[in-house]
Amino acid sequence: MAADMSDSSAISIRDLSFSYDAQVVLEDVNLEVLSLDSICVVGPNGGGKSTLIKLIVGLLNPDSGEVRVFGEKPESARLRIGYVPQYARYDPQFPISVFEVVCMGRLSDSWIGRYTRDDREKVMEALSIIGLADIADRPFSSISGGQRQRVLIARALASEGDILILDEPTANIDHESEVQFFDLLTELNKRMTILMVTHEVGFASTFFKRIACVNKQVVIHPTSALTGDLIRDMYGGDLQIIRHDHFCGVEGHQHD
Ligand SMILES: Nc1ncnc2c1ncn2[C@@H]1O[C@H](COP(=O)(O)OP(=O)(O)OP(=O)(O)O)[C@@H](O)[C@H]1O
Repeated sequence: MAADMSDSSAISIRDLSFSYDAQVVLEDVNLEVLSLDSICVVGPNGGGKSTLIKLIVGLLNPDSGEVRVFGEKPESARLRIGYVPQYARYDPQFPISVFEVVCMGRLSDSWIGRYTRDDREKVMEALSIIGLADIADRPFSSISGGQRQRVLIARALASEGDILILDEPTANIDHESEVQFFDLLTELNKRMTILMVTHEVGFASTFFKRIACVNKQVVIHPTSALTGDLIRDMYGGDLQIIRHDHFCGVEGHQHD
């Protein structure tokens, strides 16, 4: 489905709260993400970033409040979201090729057990975009950590979603691969809304328009509006410094 390129809402979260058993992880969360926005999601360990992402993709349900993705419940909008989880659950010994991993992005509710020619074309297209078409037949277990990460992004691309959500995708890749990775994200952001969890705000903020700070609550800022000191004060010392050398949107930050 093609993305609506106007200022339409891609993700809308209203008065959301979520607990694991008795532990309140997110409370009174409100978040509005517009189509073609790019947001980095930061915050201390255990602050609720991955939980927030799982609520957006419909893997968890809120205790109260609501999540809407293009105006629909997350489970109805699942095919519009490409999701790269924090840990890819692949047994390294499992004999699966790069091509087959990306094919999983074509699974849908109507999948009947084999891939169509269209599926295969979309898979090769996604692998070409991330520059790994030439290793399509290699076993997934035999490629590097950075290549695996890109293959998982190709899987998300093959699903042809309008939103790309990545949970700490650069944790295992070197700086050079990270530069290439952000070039790729810049290209994808022309047609996809991007949300990415990261602990490396310094370099990342050159790409993202806005930053969402998650620590039980969610506060959103233009990336240019924060200083490293402020981040450290609010969220502890586990974040790197944000750069201030590019223009961001008009939404100001909303702390007391
Ligand atoms: N399945 C679960 N059952 C119970 N508690 C959980 C579960 N998953 C996460 N938690 C707890 O919820 C809190 C938020 O976890 P979450 O993974 O969302 O944080 P995070 O901000 O992504 O952390 P990190 O930066 O360490 O990845 C933590 O205290 C965590 O221990």
